[in-house]
Amino acid sequence: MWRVARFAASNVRSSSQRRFFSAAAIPGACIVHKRGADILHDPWFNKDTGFPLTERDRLGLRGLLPPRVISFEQQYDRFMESYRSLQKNTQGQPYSVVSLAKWRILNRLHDRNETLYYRVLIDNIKDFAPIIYTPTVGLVCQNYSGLFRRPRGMYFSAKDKGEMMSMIYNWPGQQVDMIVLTDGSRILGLGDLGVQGIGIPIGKLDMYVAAAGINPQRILPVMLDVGTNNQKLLEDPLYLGLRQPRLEGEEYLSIVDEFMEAVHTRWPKAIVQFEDFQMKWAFETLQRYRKRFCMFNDDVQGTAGVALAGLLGTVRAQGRPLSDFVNQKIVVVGAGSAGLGVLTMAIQALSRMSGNNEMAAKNQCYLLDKDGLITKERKNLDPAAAPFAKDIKDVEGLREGASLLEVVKKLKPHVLLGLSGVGGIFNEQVLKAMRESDSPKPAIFSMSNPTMNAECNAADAFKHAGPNIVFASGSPFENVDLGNGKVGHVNQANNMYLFPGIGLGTLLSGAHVITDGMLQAAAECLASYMTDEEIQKGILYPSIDSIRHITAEVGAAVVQAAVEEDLAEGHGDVGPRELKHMSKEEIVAYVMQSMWFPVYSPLVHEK
Ligand SMILES: NC(=O)C1=CN([C@@H]2O[C@H](COP(=O)(O)OP(=O)(O)OC[C@H]3O[C@@H](n4cnc5c(N)ncnc54)[C@H](O)[C@@H]3O)[C@@H](O)[C@H]2O)C=CC1
Ligand SMILES: CC(=O)C(=O)O
Ligand SMILES: [Mg+2]
Repeated sequence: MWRVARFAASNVRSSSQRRFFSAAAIPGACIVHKRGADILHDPWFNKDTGFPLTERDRLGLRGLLPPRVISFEQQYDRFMESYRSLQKNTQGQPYSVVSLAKWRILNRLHDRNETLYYRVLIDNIKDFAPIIYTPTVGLVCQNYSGLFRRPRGMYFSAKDKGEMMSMIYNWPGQQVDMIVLTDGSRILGLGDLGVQGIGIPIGKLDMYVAAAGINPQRILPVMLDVGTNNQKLLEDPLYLGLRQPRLEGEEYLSIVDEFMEAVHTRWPKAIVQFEDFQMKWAFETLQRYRKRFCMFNDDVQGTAGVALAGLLGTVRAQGRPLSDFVNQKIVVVGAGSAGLGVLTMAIQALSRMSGNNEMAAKNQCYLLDKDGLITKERKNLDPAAAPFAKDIKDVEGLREGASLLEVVKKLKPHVLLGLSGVGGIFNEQVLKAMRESDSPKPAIFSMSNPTMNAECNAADAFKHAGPNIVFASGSPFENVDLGNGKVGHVNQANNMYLFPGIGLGTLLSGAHVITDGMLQAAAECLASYMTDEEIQKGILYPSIDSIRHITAEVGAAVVQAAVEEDLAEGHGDVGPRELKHMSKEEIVAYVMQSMWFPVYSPLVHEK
């Protein structure tokens, strides 16, 4: 039988490290090519006051630190104590002041000591995800040029054309597994933030470390700065990006092409996650690269899987069999990269369930954008939205461009799902109209980020649409007290439940591309994760506290799909043959064991 134990040392990644074991016989040791103060200033290796005396001697640190050695646990407690004092001292201050102060204290730790940073992040993910991820990351991006102290990740700009192949070698890490790339053109629901959008790849990769246990020495956040069309930023003297309008057309694509080639040359196995690209480039780049490189678009494909899992959950919440999904009327508000991605995947699932009847599947879905209901009558219909445009004769009583309220009143949908980026458009009238839904448990998914851009908040949803709804939002909200001991459960329908598992599963499978089958396996895994009891309570997604566990399951599902599609080439010591012979449980265990966990490793200097 295949044994998991052989991967016990999988926190140790590089072959040079493995070579070292036999030479120096220090188990779990990590080789560092620096000495003295250089180590203290390197957050990958720094342990602050935690360096043991023997290591201080070995690494030339003696005298550079106060004499007392503080344990990791003491350092951890000390940080948490400072964090709690900050919380106390900022009580009552405006949201932006408090959340930026929390982000700063975490960011300072990130810049100083990554091991401690990731440990506090992992252990307190429920409290810290809203700071390093949505919603606070949105505020950080908006204020990035002012908040900037130290660079993180890499910045490739239009001015670097022709240089990227050499620039990529400026990155100090020998191996990179996971890259999150943005061009800053559609940051959450906040629009074009230019170079300031780098906060998103940083936040997403923090989630990769926390949820998927990707080694932080092997991640790379990247900003492709091709200019910005945000006038306010262009006029801001402190703006840190290129002060020029965005490149378009072939000029734009040639920059992305050059970057992808450079990455592929240095790290042929690195996975590139495209994030927060405006719709036209999200689709274009996905089509252009998905068969050539190991990449996916999180907003299109990750979001779709999370939404689909939620939609299937709402069918179960109604006490109906999954096959009843084909009878659900679904209204999607927002015809951008996320909304169209969700519809595409939902329709694929619906047509599979209705015996490949794509027509019947499409009939169940309705799409609105800023100009209302999208029908074939629409002038200048966007080709990407065209497959979902309604025939006017199929929407009796509704017209081209019908308003959201008209649509909800007329159709009485089972599901109202917002990916518009526009805060508050599920207003009181719209929510009250959802009381007439044909579903006994209407679903309201207010998925836009950050919080201010959510189509509605949780309290309003339960207040106006009634206590029976199933509610999910892209950014976190508190559960709602419905009185009489009842709780309106708030789910976080965010692609964070899938992208870490998609990335990790792809990495461990060694697949060179990410197929629809692998993405579908990830979504199905998430959909089946919750028990009937939880679903009955309106709980559609696991608690973020168990994000490592769900990520292991999703990652394993992705590995399995890659094996089934004959794409798995393996990773490290585990080849395709071994993967093929593992049971599902063994793959889950393998994925779990492959996750990096923050502990101080003994450091050994080597020139
Ligand atoms: N919860 C999650 O996991 C995710 C959430 N999102 C959120 O979804 C939002 C949209 O993202 P993308 O699709 O990439 O943006 P996008 O810019 O490509 O698309 C936005 C769409 O909303 C439509 N829209 C604008 N105003 C509208 C209105 N008043 N009524 C109806 N539709 C309106 C636009 O016409 C466009 O079709 C963002 O806020 C983003 O943060 C995106 C990905 C994942
Ligand atoms: C969550 C996410 O990817 C977005 O809002 O764009
Ligand atoms: Mg995104």
